Amino acid sequence: MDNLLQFQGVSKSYGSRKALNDVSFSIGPGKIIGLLGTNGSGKSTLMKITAGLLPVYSGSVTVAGQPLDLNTKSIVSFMPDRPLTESWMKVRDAITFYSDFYSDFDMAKALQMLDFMNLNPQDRISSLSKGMNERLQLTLALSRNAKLYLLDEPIGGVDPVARTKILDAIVEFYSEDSSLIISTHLVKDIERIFDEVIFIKNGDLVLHEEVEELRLKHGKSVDDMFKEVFAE
Ligand SMILES: Nc1ncnc2c1ncn2[C@@H]1O[C@H](COP(=O)(O)OP(=O)(O)OP(=O)(O)O)[C@@H](O)[C@H]1O
Repeated sequence: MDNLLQFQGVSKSYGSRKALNDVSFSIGPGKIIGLLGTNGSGKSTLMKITAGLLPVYSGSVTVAGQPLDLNTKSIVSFMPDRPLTESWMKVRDAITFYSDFYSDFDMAKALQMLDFMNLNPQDRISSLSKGMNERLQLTLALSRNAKLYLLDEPIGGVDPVARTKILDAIVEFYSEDSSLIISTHLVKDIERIFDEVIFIKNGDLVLHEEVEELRLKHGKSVDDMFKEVFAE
């Protein structure tokens, strides 16, 4: 399969505010893609459309060659920038909740990841710090055997030392025939794991390139390129 995700001429407005403007791109399987842009550039909107959470938009979106529907939802695992779990839950309740809800949830992988992330199943979610909560959300999202993972700002609240560990977990725990899209503005910390990057600025896709090619062609790191494109 060539295209795991394809956007063709996709636009999305919230009232009179345009969030995505005629966006077209496609990505193949087995890639880690950085979706990069400053605040309000349209990253979350793009992810929510792909996850099937924003049904009203113009243009065409396909996942694994299929228009968005319940089938595509079942192969897309989305980690939103705000937790989906309830604060009364303990960590183990969140795991059970996901396991009941998603038939592709891999319990053995979830338990292994909890351990790696130093998360205690007995802890209440309301007692977790922002960074620990992100570790939990990441564990939940990556423990599904999905085809496409969408991680919206997965390391914003994690301290710099733990970031390395979390990035290693992302690379280790995602299955390699699937693809992973990660939105972030922490470009420098995370660019080492990207195969491709997409820059999105005020709703316009301004660059989509393989990281190797970008470095060769422009003689710059992704972070330097990001600063240049998004300079205010
Ligand atoms: N529910 C909404 N109602 C109205 N406007 C919205 C809504 N959600 C997003 N927007 C607007 O759409 C634009 C794109 O927002 P989006 O959340 O997709 O950006 P983002 O790149 O994810 O930003 P951030 O990095 O700050 O999370 C912004 O101008 C935002 O204010």
